[in-house]
Amino acid sequence: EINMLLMSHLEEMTDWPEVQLQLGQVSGLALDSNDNLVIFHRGDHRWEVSSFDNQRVYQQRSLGPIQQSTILVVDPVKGNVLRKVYAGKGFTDKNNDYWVTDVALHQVFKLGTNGGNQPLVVLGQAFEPGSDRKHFCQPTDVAEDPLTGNIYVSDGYCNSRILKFSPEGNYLMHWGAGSSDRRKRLPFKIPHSLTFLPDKRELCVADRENGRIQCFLAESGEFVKEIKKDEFGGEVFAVSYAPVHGGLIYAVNGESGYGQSVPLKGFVIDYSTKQILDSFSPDSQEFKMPHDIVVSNDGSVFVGDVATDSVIKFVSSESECFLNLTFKILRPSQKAEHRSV
Ligand SMILES: O=C(N[C@@H](O)C(=O)O)c1ccccc1
Repeated sequence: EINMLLMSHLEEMTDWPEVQLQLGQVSGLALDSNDNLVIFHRGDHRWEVSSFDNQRVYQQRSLGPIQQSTILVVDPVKGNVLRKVYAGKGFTDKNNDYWVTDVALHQVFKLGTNGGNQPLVVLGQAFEPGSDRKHFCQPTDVAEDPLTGNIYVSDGYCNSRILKFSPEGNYLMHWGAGSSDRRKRLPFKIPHSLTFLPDKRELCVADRENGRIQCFLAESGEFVKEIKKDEFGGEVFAVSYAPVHGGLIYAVNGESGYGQSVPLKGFVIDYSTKQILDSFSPDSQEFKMPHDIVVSNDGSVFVGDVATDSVIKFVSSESECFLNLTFKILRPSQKAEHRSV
């Protein structure tokens, strides 16, 4: 019996982008409804240890808002800039509005693409960290349920919870720290990245400092499963989902505060079996702090690295075949009945 695990392998597309992108710290990636790549970066602002005081209050207000356009819409094939918009890590919803997080403001915005400087929805209070229903503490990501339009916020670098809001931004519920339901008071340590699984009606979270991915029912916040691998080395920075082949989870790991314990890589994981099907890293440079990952409909994978101010594209090489041969070795006793003596 031969189980052949035919797996292609992701390789860096070294000549992408064809034109150098002017990027600051790349904090987030998304794909819009035309499968264009959306890059969220910080322009000339850099998040360093001195950017916040011990109460997580932003210390660089004197710098003012980022003046560069912080949202670039980029052609995924060549990498040329199609449009410039502006703000943190986030994603685009089906109408190509942009939901973004801003760690300095402790806020989450829905920005319309159809111009207008006023956000369509604002969550959180400007420059005020907090942990009630109206405050975040350095929110890290947002995700949308495409069916209901409900919004999920991972909160945050200095909170440990996931909040759920209506499309208009009304608080619905939250789980993790401070949840009213003891069973949902899960100990996240920097819920850092979200991805919605539309075919499974689940939300998966990169629980960064716990080095694990946890998935929950979108409706109730009920825990479904955890994916934790030695290969992650204790840190998972970002997670993304592709509803193909029964569901594939893409993730990038990261360095712990104590240095690098394992190689920094991207991973392709079978959602159902939790098996790592492929792992990948760039050839032309090292990952330093891979911070977000997205998968386009054609299977191309983009990783944004916040420490090298870069976005790296990976495409599937010709199918390498990882033969996973399992020959059944029948022991002599099992052959006895056939052996002619
Ligand atoms: O993790 C950090 N940052 C990244 O996630 C990011 O830049 O989004 C960070 C933490 C403490 C101080 C400075 C940076």
